[in-house]
Amino acid sequence: MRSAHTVAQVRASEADLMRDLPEGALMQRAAAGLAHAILDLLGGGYGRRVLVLAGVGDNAGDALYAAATLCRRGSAVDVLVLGPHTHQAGLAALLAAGGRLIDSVDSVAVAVADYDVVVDGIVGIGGRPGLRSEATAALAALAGVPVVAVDVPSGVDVDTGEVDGAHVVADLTVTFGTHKVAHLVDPAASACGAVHLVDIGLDLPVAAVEALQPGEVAALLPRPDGADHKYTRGVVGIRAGSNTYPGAALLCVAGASAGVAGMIRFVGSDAVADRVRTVHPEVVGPGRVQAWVVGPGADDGAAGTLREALADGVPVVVDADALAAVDGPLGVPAVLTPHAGELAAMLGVERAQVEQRSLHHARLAAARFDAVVLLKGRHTLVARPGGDVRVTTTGVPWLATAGAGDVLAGLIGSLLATGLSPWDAASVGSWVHGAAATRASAGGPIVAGDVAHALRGILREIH
Ligand SMILES: NC(=O)C1=CN([C@@H]2O[C@H](COP(=O)(O)OP(=O)(O)OC[C@H]3O[C@@H](n4cnc5c(N)ncnc54)[C@H](OP(=O)(O)O)[C@@H]3O)[C@@H](O)[C@H]2O)[C@@H](O)CC1
Ligand SMILES: [K+]
Repeated sequence: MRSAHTVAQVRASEADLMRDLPEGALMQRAAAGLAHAILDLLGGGYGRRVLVLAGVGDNAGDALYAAATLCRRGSAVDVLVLGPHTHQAGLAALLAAGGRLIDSVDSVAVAVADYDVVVDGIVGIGGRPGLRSEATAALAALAGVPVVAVDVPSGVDVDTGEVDGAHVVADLTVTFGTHKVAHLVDPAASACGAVHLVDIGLDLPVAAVEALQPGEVAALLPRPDGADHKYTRGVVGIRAGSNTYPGAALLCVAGASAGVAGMIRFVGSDAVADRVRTVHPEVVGPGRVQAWVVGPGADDGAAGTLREALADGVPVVVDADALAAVDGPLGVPAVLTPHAGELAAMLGVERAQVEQRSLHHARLAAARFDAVVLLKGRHTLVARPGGDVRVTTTGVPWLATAGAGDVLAGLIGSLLATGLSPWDAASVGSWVHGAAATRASAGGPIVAGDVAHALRGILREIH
């Protein structure tokens, strides 16, 4: 599991650990890991030019001690102090190793573009969102030079992933002890670049934000045994598509056809059902199900379709057009799968507010609707009542394509039908969907059907 802890949790664990360690030991561990990561990025230290941006706190201490190591490995290191002072012992170590203080980026004799890397030690977990003007000016002058952020890109809100004003955009973020929320939740996560975790020995509590890894997905995926038959494996019912949008029915059924459930029932107009069975001959008609998927391409019949599904009292996935019919708890275990615009409409706020504060709004909706809320995005969030959140880190930008959500709803419904909880079904489904998109894309464009086709291959490998 990739766990993201809050600043308060990190501070408490650090205090526990420091009771048994000599002063400064954790910073030395952090700085050693940071120096290795930078050397790795640069392919070595000799002859490289490095600029450290140093703020006033321990984040600068990490950067300065790491930079001293780079000096000893043959790098030429400049340091620009942003603020009234900086970490004194770290600065002394760097200067003793041969680093140079500079007054401003403009005063450097060499061209700014000659720097191989900028090390952002402006602020870490003690920082407030936003950057001060001297930091913004320095970063603007350094545009184009690769940036390694120490712990977090300075200026982002560490505990929420929100950004408010200027912030560093890093190519690599080297963090310590554990991931922070900002490494997983957008928009801050998209400012981190690659994230490298350095173990410094913290003993941490359970995290409220986490990201499933392949091993956990494999452990959660249902697996039939010899005693199973199609009904015991779970039957998923699909109420999707309409005469206006028949394709949504096909894609939703394609997602449900990944093979995790034992059978698929389709309920819709005869014309749409005929088209579904032409492509998926194994799909049968109305009857008992263990979970419903309602909403993709449902057009204006969505509210009625949702009512019919809820009457069965089984878990439900509510997607697309049916989301507008949700105005409170549904009375059954539920997964709601909005994108930012749909969630904004459900909560009566602007889309931009949801995009800027995605974690807050996903949690708010999970509490208000007493359901698991899957908020789609580059890093999809899956929130459950109580505040726990799983972040999906699989997927590619090409996945933002029409019909991909229909495939996802069908897949999650089939996982629900096997007996997975809404929380596990949504987060596992989202992970597999993203992995299938990455596989299908192979770096190029995809359509929703490609994602559906790739699902079984991912499931085969992950088992
Ligand atoms: N905890 C751990 O386990 C370990 C932590 N370690 C490291 O320590 C880091 C945390 O260090 P920290 O606590 O000294 O805070 P840090 O972020 O450097 O500076 C905060 C200071 O900056 C200021 N300031 C605030 N906002 C600002 C802004 N937007 N722009 C500019 N300035 C701003 C503000 O001071 P003020 O200006 O208000 O006087 C505030 O006091 C952590 O991220 C990690 O790198 C590792 O070494 C080992 C293990
Ligand atoms: K930083």
